[in-house]
Amino acid sequence: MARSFKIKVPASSANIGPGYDVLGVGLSLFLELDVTIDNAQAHKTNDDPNNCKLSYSEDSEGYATVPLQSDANLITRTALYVLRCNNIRSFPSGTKIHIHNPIPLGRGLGSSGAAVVAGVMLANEVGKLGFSKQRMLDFCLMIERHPDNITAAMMGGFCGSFLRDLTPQEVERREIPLAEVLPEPSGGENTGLVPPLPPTDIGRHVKYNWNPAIKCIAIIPQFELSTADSRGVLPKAYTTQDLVFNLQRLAVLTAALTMDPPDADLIYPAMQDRVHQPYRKTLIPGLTEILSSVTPTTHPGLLGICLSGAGPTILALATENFEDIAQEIINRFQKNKVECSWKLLEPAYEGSTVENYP
Ligand SMILES: Nc1ncnc2c1ncn2[C@@H]1O[C@H](COP(=O)(O)OP(=O)(O)O)[C@@H](O)[C@H]1O
Ligand SMILES: N[C@@H](CCOP(=O)(O)O)C(=O)O
Repeated sequence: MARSFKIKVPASSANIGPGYDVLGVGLSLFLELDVTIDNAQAHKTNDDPNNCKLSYSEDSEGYATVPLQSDANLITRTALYVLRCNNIRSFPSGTKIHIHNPIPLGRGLGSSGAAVVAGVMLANEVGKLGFSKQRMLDFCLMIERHPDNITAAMMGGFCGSFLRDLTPQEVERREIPLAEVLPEPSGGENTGLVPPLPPTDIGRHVKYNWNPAIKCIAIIPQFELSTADSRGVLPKAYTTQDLVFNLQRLAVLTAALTMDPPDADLIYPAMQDRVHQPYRKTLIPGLTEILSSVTPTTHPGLLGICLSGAGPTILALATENFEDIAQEIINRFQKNKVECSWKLLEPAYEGSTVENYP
């Protein structure tokens, strides 16, 4: 019998100022997978080595560039990794997946985190694996090895997360190179080996409250910055002064974003950062000046501003005056010859979901 279901995974903004690799908020912009499994249609999926026919809607981000072969596409490659860890070599025959992706790629809005979460959820459904979200996080964290986007995308809302200390044996299982976790695209060497199951509870998290009056303005430059490149410019060590600067703000910010009414005099300084933004300015034209171009005094309604994830998107938190705030930042980017679009978003409280169709 044929089966159809939809997987929805939110975009996310990670770091939120001082919370590098710790904080993340799921955002109301959803990667959607419409999945059908129909054995009677198996002949239509035969040209893929893993029984899976992939397509993207024409208005999807990355429509022209994302690979459609199941062992090359990040979503299905992730799903194949999870299936193979569980002794299932490929998708059920007759699997078709139609994807709608409004999350811009390589902009700091968690497109890869959403793709990885979607892939793990896809495997959980097609392989009937019955994993909890907490266990699915372990598989996600074998691929995207910082927990902030993944946790917000999977669990939803405003999350704080950390990676627990692993035993030496667990470290061995977790630190295997990515190339050995994700299956090689065909043409590459496919060893047929079963990858090791990830250690359990790698990632731990809490969900904070969020004052619903606080909206998220994303100002999105029209150039891509890969997260890997943006992590590459960060130093290996920090001064105590800079670490304490961030820790103090992190502790205050998580509570400040729950207060009603929100206090811009508290949130704005609590969103300052000395761990990642000062180094990433080399990759984002005008970043330092752009981040200081709007303040609660120049733009009432603004609460705080920071780089979203690894950038180049800017996240501004505000209760009103959204268009003016966005326009000011767009103008500043334009002076640096960077065009932008912007979106008004809010937290996606629910996180990723699966909806079965009758
Ligand atoms: N929906 C998707 N389908 C396929 N691949 C995706 C999708 N979303 C993201 N990716 C992959 O992830 C890459 C972007 O990841 P990354 O550099 O971490 O940026 P981001 O900040 O958007 O997560 C894309 O270039 C693409 O290879
Ligand atoms: N903490 C990470 C977050 C990366 O987020 P993305 O949305 O850019 O993938 C980092 O800052 O590197």
